[in-house]
Amino acid sequence: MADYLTDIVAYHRRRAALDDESFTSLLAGLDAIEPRPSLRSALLASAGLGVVAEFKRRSPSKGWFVEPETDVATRVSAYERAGAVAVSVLTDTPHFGGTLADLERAAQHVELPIVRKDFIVDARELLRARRAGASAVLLIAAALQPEEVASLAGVAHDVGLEVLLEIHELSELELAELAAADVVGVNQRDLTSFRVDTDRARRVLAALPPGAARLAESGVRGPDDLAGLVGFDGVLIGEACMRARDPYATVRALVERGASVHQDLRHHESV
Ligand SMILES: O=C(O)c1ccccc1NCC(=O)[C@H](O)[C@H](O)COP(=O)(O)O
Repeated sequence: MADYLTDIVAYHRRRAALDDESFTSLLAGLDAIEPRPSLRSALLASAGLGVVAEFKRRSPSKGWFVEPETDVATRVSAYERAGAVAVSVLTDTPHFGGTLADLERAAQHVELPIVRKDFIVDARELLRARRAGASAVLLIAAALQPEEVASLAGVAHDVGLEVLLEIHELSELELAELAAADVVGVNQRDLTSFRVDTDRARRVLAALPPGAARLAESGVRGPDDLAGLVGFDGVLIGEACMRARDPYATVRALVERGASVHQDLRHHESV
């Protein structure tokens, strides 16, 4: 029996095979579009553990978090006002209830860097991401062959996108160099079983490459979960932001705790 990730990636490969728009036509005029602010710089400049707040209407593991017609603009604007350093937008429709139009609308309403979070297996999706207003695209190590990581990352960089390379295991870290990743994300959710291991990010932190920004992903339910992620530049939070009745207050509390966990560490180091 196939696992969840294999099923989702197979869907995206089938979709790419049916896509009849050419790379060349999507490339036309792209260099005239102003690049968005950098995700890597925003993470590295953040005073503490920067919060990347996510817009995902549903997930395959948990079902719907909000009504299917929930507007992206209001929510990401609240994330920005609350001090998030970047926004992540899920653009997969069948599994996450998102669209590329959501990302485009988010880009029209916030100044923050925006990550296109999807299961990208085809270079044309990179061009669409850039056109829609993404700063960075997610490449998932477990979903791609090493040569695909290298070639997709090469195209992304050529068109002015940053690469967020997502890993789960230390064995996938060599792909970060291959991709010249701008940000390395450690996803604490096993995408084959959906199980979250809240120690996973901490275990691999010391081995992450020094040049890339370091992002912990998944499984953060609230401010108290941030203490275990000290040492990362940022944390990507989806469900907790989406379930929030008051997204501003929820993200604000996460941002404040994200800043103070680093202050706590500096205090401990100085005594
Ligand atoms: O969210 C899921 O259930 C999921 C299932 C399979 C593949 C990917 C999945 N999510 C994408 C993400 O990586 C998360 O949305 C992101 O890291 C935030 O996670 P969380 O804060 O736990 O919602």
